[in-house]
Amino acid sequence: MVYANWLPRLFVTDDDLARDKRSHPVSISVEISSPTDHAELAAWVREIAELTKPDRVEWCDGSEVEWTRLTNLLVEQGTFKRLAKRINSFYAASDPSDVARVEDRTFICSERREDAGPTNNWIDPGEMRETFAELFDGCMRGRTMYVVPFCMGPLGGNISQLGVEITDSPYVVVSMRIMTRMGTEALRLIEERGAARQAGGSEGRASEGLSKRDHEYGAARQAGGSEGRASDGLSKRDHEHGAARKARGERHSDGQGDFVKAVHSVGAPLEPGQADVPWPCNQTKYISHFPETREIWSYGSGYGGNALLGKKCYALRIASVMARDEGWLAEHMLILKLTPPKGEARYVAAAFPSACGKTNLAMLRPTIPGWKVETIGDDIAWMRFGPDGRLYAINPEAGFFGVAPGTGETTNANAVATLWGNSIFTNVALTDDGDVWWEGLTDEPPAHLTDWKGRSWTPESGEPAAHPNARFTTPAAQCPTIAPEWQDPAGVPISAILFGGRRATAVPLVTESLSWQHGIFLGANVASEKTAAAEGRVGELRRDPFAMLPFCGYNMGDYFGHWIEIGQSADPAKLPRIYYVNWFRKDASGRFVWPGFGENSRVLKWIVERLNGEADAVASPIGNLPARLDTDGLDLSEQDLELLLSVDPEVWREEAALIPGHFETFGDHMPKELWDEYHALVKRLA
Ligand SMILES: Nc1nc2c(ncn2[C@@H]2O[C@H](COP(=O)(O)OP(=O)(O)OP(=O)(O)O)[C@@H](O)[C@H]2O)c(=O)[nH]1
Ligand SMILES: O=C([O-])CC(=O)C(=O)O
Ligand SMILES: [Mn+2]
Repeated sequence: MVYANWLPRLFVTDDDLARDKRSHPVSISVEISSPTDHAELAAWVREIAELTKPDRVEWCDGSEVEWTRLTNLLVEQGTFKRLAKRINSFYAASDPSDVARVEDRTFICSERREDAGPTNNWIDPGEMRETFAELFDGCMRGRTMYVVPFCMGPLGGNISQLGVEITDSPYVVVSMRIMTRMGTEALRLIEERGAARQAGGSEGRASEGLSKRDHEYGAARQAGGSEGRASDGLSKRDHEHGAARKARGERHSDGQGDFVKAVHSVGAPLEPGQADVPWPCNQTKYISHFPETREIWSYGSGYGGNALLGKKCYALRIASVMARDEGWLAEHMLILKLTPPKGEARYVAAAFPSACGKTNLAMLRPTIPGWKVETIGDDIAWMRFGPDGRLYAINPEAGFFGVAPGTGETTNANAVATLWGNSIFTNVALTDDGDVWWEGLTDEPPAHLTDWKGRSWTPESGEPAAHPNARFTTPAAQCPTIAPEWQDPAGVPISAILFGGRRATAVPLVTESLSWQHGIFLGANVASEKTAAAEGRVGELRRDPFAMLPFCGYNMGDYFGHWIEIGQSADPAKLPRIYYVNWFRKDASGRFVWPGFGENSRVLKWIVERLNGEADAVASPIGNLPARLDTDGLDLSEQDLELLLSVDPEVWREEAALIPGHFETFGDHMPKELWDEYHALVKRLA
C-alpha cells in the first residue's frame, strides 16, 4: 500500500461537525463496545480506562473532522489561540515548568539494571509498575481518554511499526496527527496483524517478514564470532538476543506484540466543578520505558519529547531495542537526498545531538550552483539492509517538531515555507495581528509582542520573546523540498552517514573515517555543548555518542557492539561511508568561523565527490581531511580555512587522553574493537 500525501482539507463545514457530534456522544461509557475486533487491544484499553477512570473514552480516527473538533475544543479551553495570519494553525504556551525533555526523569525499566547501562536512569520494572499503579489510579478523572492508533513509517511498509498511544491530552492527539500516520488506517493494520497471527499460528505476520533477515544476520554474527573477536562479549550478547527474540515470539503468540503500548497522562485529574488550566501538567514526572514488553508510560508532562510517545520514546528508545534484537538500526538522524549537477543522487543520513542542526541540514538550500538538496526526514531514521545488501532508511515520522528560534529566511527558508498552515506553535511569541514570531525569524523584532509567558514584550524587554526551545509542529508533506520518495515504504539507500556536534574547539569542519569500525569510533566519541532541548545547563560539554545518549533504550556499550555487528554482517563495499562534521568552530573572539547553513553544501559536495572517487583527501591522525574545499565566492580568510581544515596534534593528544575515561564507563560491554581504534589513534598522534 502506498500512503497518499497527507494534506488536510482546510474547511470542515458545520454539517460535518453536526454529523460528527452524533457519532461522538458527549459521554461514551467504558463498557461500550470498542471499534476494534482486536481482543487484546480492546482489553488493554479497558484495563487502562479502569485504572485511570476518565469521564469519557474516545477512539481517534485521524479524520479532518476530528482534527477540527479537537482544535476547536483546545481553543475553547484556552490551550490554543487560533492564528489569524496562518490557515488552520494554532499557538500554545506551555506551563513555564514544562518546556523540554526531562532527562533526569526518563527511565529505562529493563529487567536487569545492566541492560539499561551506565548512561540511562534505571528503575526496577516491578517497582516502577507499583508506582504507576498508584500514580495512574484515577489520574484521568474529569478528562477524556483518547485512544490513538498510529503507524511509524509509511502505512503497510516493511520497515514501519505500529503503536497505540492512550492519552488524556487533546494537544497530544492533534500533535500526533501531524507527527505520525494516525487513526483508522493504523488501527486496521494492527487488526490485520492480529488476524494474520491467528491464521498463521504462533509467529504472525510481523515476524515472518523478519525471519529471513534475522536468520542471515545471526549467521553473519556467528561467522564474526568464530574469528575470535571479543568472542565472550559477543556470545553473551548473542545469548541475550536469542532470549529477547524468544520473548518477542511469545508476545506475538498472545497478541501483545502486534503494537507498542504507550500510556500518557498529564497527571492532572479534575474534581467535579474544578476549572481546568490551559496547560495541565504535574510537578511529578516519569518518562518510563519497559524494553522487554515494548511499553511506554509517561506521566506529568505535556511537552513534545515527553508526551508525543511515537517520537523519542518509541522511534528511538523502544525501537533501538527492537533493532538490536532484529538486526536493524533506529537512529537520531536526518535523511537527505543530494543531487549533483551531473551524476546520480545520493542519500545521506546524519546524527547530531538535539538542537545541533539536523532540521537545518535536512532542508538546506545549497549555495553552490547546480546542487540540489531534498528532504526525507529531519530527526529519526530507521535503517535495514535491503535485498541488494545496501542499507535502506525510512523516516518513521510524518511531521517536523522543529526548534523555532534561529529558523528564518536566511537560515532555513524551507522550514519557514513549510509553516504556512496546519501547524502548531508552542512557546513562541504572538504578534499583535495574530501571527507568531521568534528570535531569528526576522532580523528586526516587531515593536510589540506577547511573549511565551503571556507578558507584553518590546525589544527593550531584555529577555527573549520565545523560549529557546520553542517548537513548531508541522506536516512534512508541506515542505517545499520534500523528496517525492519520502514515503517510499522500501526506504532510500544510504551512501554516507555523518556524525557531529557543537564543538567550539579542536574538531575540524569535516573528517572522513578510515573504515566502518573507525567511523563507529568517531560516532562513539561525539561530544557536544549542551542546548536548550533538554533541561539543564546550556553550553556545558558532554559526550553524546551517536547523538543517542538520551535516546538509547539499552546498554550503550552493547549498542556500539550492535553497530560493529551490523558492519560485520554486511558487504563492506556496500556500507555507507562515515564522516564527522562540525559547523560550530569558534575563533578566539567567540565568533563562528564557518558560515554554516546553506554553505554546508560545500562540505556535502566534498563528501559526494569522495564517494565518487573524484576528490582528494589528506591523511591526518584523526582521519582524512579535504585536500581542497570548494570555497568559491565565500568570504573566508586563509587563516580561518586553515583553522577549519587542520588538526593540532597537541590539542588532539589532550582530546585522546579523555577517551579512556569515557570508554571505561561501559566496562566489559565496551567492544574490544573500539579500544583497538583508540590505541591506533594514540599511535598516530605520537
Ligand atoms: N552556526 C550554525 N548554527 C546552526 C547551523 N545549523 C543549525 N544551526 C542552529 O542550531 C539550532 C538548532 O538547529 P536544528 O536544525 O533545529 O537542530 P536539530 O538537530 O534538528 O534539533 P532537534 O529537533 O532538537 O533534534 C538553530 O538555532 C539553528 O539556527 C549551522 O550550520 N551553523
Ligand atoms: O524530542 C524532543 O522534544 C525534540 C527533539 O527532537 C529532540 O530533543 O531531539
Ligand atoms: Mn531531535
